[in-house]
Amino acid sequence: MSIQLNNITKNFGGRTVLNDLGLKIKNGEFHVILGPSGEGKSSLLAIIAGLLKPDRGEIWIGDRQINSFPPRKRPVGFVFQDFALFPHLTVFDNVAYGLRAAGLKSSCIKERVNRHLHLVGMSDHRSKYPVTLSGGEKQRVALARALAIEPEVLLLDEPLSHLDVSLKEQLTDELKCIQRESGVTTLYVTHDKMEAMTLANRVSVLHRGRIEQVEEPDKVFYQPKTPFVASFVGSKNILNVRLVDLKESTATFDIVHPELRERLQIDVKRYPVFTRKKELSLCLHPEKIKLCREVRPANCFAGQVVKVDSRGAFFEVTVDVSGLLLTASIPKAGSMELTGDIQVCFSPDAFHPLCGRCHSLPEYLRDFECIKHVEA
Ligand SMILES: Nc1ncnc2c1ncn2[C@@H]1O[C@H](COP(=O)(O)OP(=O)(O)OP(=O)(O)O)[C@@H](O)[C@H]1O
Repeated sequence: MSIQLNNITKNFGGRTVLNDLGLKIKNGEFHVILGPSGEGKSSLLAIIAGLLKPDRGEIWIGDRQINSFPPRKRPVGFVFQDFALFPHLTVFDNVAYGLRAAGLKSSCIKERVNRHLHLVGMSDHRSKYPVTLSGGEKQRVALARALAIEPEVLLLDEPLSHLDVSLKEQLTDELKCIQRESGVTTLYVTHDKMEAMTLANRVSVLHRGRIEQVEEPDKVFYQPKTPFVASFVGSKNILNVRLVDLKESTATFDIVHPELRERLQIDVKRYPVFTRKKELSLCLHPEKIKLCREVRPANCFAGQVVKVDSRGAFFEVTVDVSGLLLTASIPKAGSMELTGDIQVCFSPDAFHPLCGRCHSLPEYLRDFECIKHVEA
């Protein structure tokens, strides 16, 4: 079933945590909400599950508005951050719990519990108590319990956050397979970018109570739309620029930085939005930067190499350009010596623009206006 959230607003003690939030999740989708700690991710899941009442807004599952449904009548399965298994019940009874509460016949309960324990690879542990299980096993049982009620929607609240790295990787893969097999519409919240990247069909980035970008993981990570999304997903080379000259095909910008006097030239045929904006933020793609010794006429800054990290077939090279750190991704094969003074060069199409106000910027840029804001 699809999920639709309209204008969801939630305040705690005068602080607005969710602010007129809207989101549509497609039937069968694995959707990840990504955001920093304390941004309201768990609150949003609790609102969908009926454990928390929104101050305003509508929750739809398929064609039913479920605001007035009590939690037990909502067609959702919930896996909590700490799994919340009942310690006094065996694995079998934990998974059977919701089915008994729903009044199913014991033959039906047995079949469903066994089927879901098999799905998560826990058939051999059915008689154990939670205290005897590892973190990964508890997570599987919690998942089986949520799926056994055959919910229309599965809600997962950072279910892998307490697990070690290798187990997390293994369970991430398993979770993806289980979701695909069951076909249940899944909403998963996390602050972990790698989980979002690995699991999601689409990712929503939550910031200041609203969704700032909803797209496939590749788009969110490689074409972030706002300065917040860019900095949260770890984009390198976010520049703030001010238009100084506009010709038919090229716009020239100053970089807003206390020490940097260099100018950028950008291909405006490729980015017509630039022609209407005086000030904006943009990303300079690390893989489109070239490092060389000779000075080129445009888009070429003098700097010093300060760090070289090995990243598979590439070096990630950090260059200090008058106090601005730029990161270049340079293929290892045939790379020059990456030390000392160097020229950082890029073509006029090496950028993509960001929109929104630049909250995550240093003090001297606080009042800087970016595309969306200027447009409004
Ligand atoms: N019942 C409550 N009463 C008061 N404040 C609350 C309540 N529940 C949550 N909050 C506050 O709302 C904010 C959002 O909390 P929430 O747990 O939804 O965030 P989150 O994004 O899930 O964080 P995390 O990733 O750390 O779990 C936090 O500042 C939290 O302290």
